[in-house]
Amino acid sequence: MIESDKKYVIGIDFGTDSCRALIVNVYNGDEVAVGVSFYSRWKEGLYCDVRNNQYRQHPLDYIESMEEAIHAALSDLAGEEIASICGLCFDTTGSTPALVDCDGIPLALNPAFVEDPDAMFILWKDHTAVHEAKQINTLIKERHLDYLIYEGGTYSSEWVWSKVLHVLQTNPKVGDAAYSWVEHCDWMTGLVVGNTVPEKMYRSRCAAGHKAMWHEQWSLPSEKFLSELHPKLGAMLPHLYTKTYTSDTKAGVLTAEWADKLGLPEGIAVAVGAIDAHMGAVGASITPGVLVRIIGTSTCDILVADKKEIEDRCIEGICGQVDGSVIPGLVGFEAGQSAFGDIYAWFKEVLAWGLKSVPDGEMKQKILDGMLVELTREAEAIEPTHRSIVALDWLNGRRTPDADQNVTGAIAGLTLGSHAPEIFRALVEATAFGSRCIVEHMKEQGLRIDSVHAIGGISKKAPFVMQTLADVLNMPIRVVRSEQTCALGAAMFAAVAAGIYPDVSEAIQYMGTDIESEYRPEEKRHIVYENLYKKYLELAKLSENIKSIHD
Ligand SMILES: Nc1ncnc2c1ncn2[C@@H]1O[C@H](COP(=O)(O)OP(=O)(O)O)[C@@H](O)[C@H]1O
Ligand SMILES: O=C(CO)[C@H](O)[C@H](O)COP(=O)(O)O
Repeated sequence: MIESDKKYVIGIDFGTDSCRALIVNVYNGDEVAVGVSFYSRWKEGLYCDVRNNQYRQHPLDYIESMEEAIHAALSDLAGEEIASICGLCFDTTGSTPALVDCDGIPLALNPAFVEDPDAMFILWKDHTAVHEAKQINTLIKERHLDYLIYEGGTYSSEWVWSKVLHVLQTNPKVGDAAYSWVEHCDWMTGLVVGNTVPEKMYRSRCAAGHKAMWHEQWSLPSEKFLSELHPKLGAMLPHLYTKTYTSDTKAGVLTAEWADKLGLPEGIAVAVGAIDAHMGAVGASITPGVLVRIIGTSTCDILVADKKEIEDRCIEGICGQVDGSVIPGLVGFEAGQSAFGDIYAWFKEVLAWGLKSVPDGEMKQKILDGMLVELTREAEAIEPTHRSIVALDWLNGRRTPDADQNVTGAIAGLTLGSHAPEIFRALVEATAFGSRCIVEHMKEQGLRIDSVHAIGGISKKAPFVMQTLADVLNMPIRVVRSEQTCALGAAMFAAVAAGIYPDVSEAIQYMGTDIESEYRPEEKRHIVYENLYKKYLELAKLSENIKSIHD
């Protein structure tokens, strides 16, 4: 393609903590501007209850951060450059659903529910619906239904039906007011194209297939099944959807109202949204055989494969296989760890407890800010041996293999001589062992993994973690250059929706980023890790047994 004129698209990535808006040149993938905005209510810890695994986000946080991030990005562009923006696409975390009224408005935007966490978006990592996930799994098993064959065999408390059922069962006031539900990625798209009516809005194939048990053979689960779980759940079905859309579809155009609020040109194409990790994989130029790992607070592991290669196989123990969830025309697979960087953040919090009575000030902040860096510096100097401390990374449950949010983490091999950097090193190794479990599980299930690409915050800011991962996996890990790979993937889909490219594979060809660095495994360490990995698996077994004692 010859650059005849400047043309830009905008990818908007809603992560766990912040919204990022990335403006990209459609002809060469140059990332010309970026804006970031942290969710203000979330930052203050509002509507969350960490001890009970409750994580909620207010829709106003999303709207305000979107406006701020886009305006920040646009402030680096000249007027004629802004006028050359021709497409937009969202990616968000998922499953992050909210209950809505008949106009598709999240109930928390209704003055009656403005402070009710159950009326807000229920963040992917909220595990308040563990009981409801169990109910769903039990009913599917009892009725011998097929709903989970493309979902890895287990329905998770991180997914939409568990979360909606939980609110219906525990908060009748919100439940009675609910007409339907939306995923975050679909609501953002519907909002800016002026189509949030639950029955009419465009629903993402990616979110529906991986999180809502949607499959083209049966659409969503039946009204009979849903009603058995809760009458209101069945009553919602007619207000949901039967059709889903891949992100190369144009969901509509930017309305005058939102063009004005966001400072973007009216009428530009808006693509159907998707889950962040899946768009990140596209931004990392995923092809069959390349495992893209999005490594941040948690991990998502994404693969794609040709339909002919998969045929009618159902892969067990992962977070689903969905036709077109990543690249239209290919089958997308998702797996992951429910906590990764969050485990390091937890350890930092544990150590910082001793500072709680110290008044806030420059010195205290310096210690807190430097904690992970200092732990890393000392941990890096420790050589692992077969007698090292071994930890288990299930501090936020287990996503893959075989989702189970009731399992817990563990640390074994502590002595009076164990010090903080040694424990930190064991936690880093535990996250790497958890990753190895996933890679081995995917391979055992017949999925091809020829190489590993890494994106996400940790791949950039934690070389020690990345080296440990390469040593444990005994595979090179290539770090993708873009700082905003999820937003870049969304921008690629925006370019397709705007008609610049016929499909996303061609968009990847012109807009793709390259590899900035590679971590190669060290043979000597890998041998030690082989031994420690076996201990990790033993610890995992023990933890499963302890869980069954508690159950
Ligand atoms: N120096 C560090 N070493 C290891 N982990 C780090 C370091 N700095 C931050 N982290 C971890 O990175 C995670 C944030 O990752 P990031 O990709 O930026 O966020 P998100 O997953 O929300 O997109 C946090 O969980 C934090 O504990
Ligand atoms: O579960 C997910 C996808 O299925 C989440 O979207 C994802 O793990 C969010 O992670 P991050 O905080 O790194 O954006």
